[in-house]
Amino acid sequence: MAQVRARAPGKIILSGEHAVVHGSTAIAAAIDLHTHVSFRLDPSLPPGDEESAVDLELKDMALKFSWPSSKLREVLDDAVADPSNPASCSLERIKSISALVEEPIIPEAMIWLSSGVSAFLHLYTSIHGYKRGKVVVTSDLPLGSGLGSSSSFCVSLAGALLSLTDAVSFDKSQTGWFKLTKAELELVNKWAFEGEKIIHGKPSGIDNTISTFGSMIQFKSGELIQIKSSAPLRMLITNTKVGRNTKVLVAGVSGRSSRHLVAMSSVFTAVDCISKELLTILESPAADDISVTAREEKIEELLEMNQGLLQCMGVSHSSIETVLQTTLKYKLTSKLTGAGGGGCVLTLLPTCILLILPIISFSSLFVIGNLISCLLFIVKFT
Ligand SMILES: Nc1ncnc2c1ncn2[C@@H]1O[C@H](COP(=O)(O)OP(=O)(O)O)[C@@H](O)[C@H]1O
Ligand SMILES: C[C@@](O)(CCOP(=O)(O)O)CC(=O)O
Ligand SMILES: [Mg+2]
Repeated sequence: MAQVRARAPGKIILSGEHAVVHGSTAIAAAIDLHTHVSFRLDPSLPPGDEESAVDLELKDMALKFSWPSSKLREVLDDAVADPSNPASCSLERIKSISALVEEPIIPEAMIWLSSGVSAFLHLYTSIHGYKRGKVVVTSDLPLGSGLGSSSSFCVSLAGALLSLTDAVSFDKSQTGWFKLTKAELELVNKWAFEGEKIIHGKPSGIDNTISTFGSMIQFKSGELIQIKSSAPLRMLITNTKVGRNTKVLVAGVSGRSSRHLVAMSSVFTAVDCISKELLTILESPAADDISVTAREEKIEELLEMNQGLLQCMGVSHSSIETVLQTTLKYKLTSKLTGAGGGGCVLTLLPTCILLILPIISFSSLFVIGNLISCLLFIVKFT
């Protein structure tokens, strides 16, 4: 029997969400909230054995699933598991997996979880076949809120599953945390992308990439470049707690884009320019307090412009607008992050306000928090 634990972070998108699906540049940063996966593999029982099963426990939701290996073999066929070859889930296979997911009966109120459970079954059976094993998942992230819970779920899952195969080479008898090599991380990222496709429909790949490689990245057409901000940026993340689904929102933007091809491609080009300008500002050093303020004002303006274009794409929401208006009263600039339609909003906390924050702003932020019944926390990244 072998056991591993893996974790992968959530993210914020500073600029370029949605447009990145259509080839524009986007900028994302990892945040210190993770999905945690523990995986125990027990191949001692032959996969055809009555006792053999694949178990999944979603601890936060108090949900447990168990699929007998014989049932998986019957429904999904005898396809050979191949960890080193990230396989897309065919239409036929996704139909079979959906039938398996319906059977353990996810409570109606949690039916939105079914795409995550389907992604689990695809990754597990493609990497380990029908070997007996148990996966337990917990997450610090709010699910379906724009902070990339789906990608951190897929990345931590792919990382844990691959760690107990020959595709990942560290000494499995050792204890403690291991870092995967670049090639191994790339393999994790490719598998996670296959999982994201099941959850998102048409992901750009930015979320699984930032969750796999961490730090801050520029991302365009599947290519990432690691970036380093020359000075820290502090963001307030407000969760409107309005639920939404990334797949539906991404499809909505694609629909609008096919109806208004020329207008929408101009919107995507404008977002590309905003991300590139933001990148230049993030990387250019600020020499003194005046240039710090000037830098932050430019960033604020770009965030505001990006938010306007996201409204144009049809992915804002009245709850997001409430946060925008509320923070504006305190001269703070906000934009949605992730797919929008509710979910989380970013607010830049300029250095000058941070100096007086202990005196006046904590009470103000508390008011904002209560006003829209939200979860607030501050992230700092460089
Ligand atoms: N811990 C988890 N366990 C099971 N499924 C998860 C988990 N985290 C995310 N998911 C899947 O991802 C979906 C949310 O993804 P999405 O709509 O992309 O929002 P976001 O990625 O911004 O949180 C959930 O509905 C679920 O299917
Ligand atoms: C809207 C999008 O740009 C980001 C979605 O992020 P999230 O699932 O809302 O955390 C989609 C994508 O890039 O795949
Ligand atoms: Mg997602």
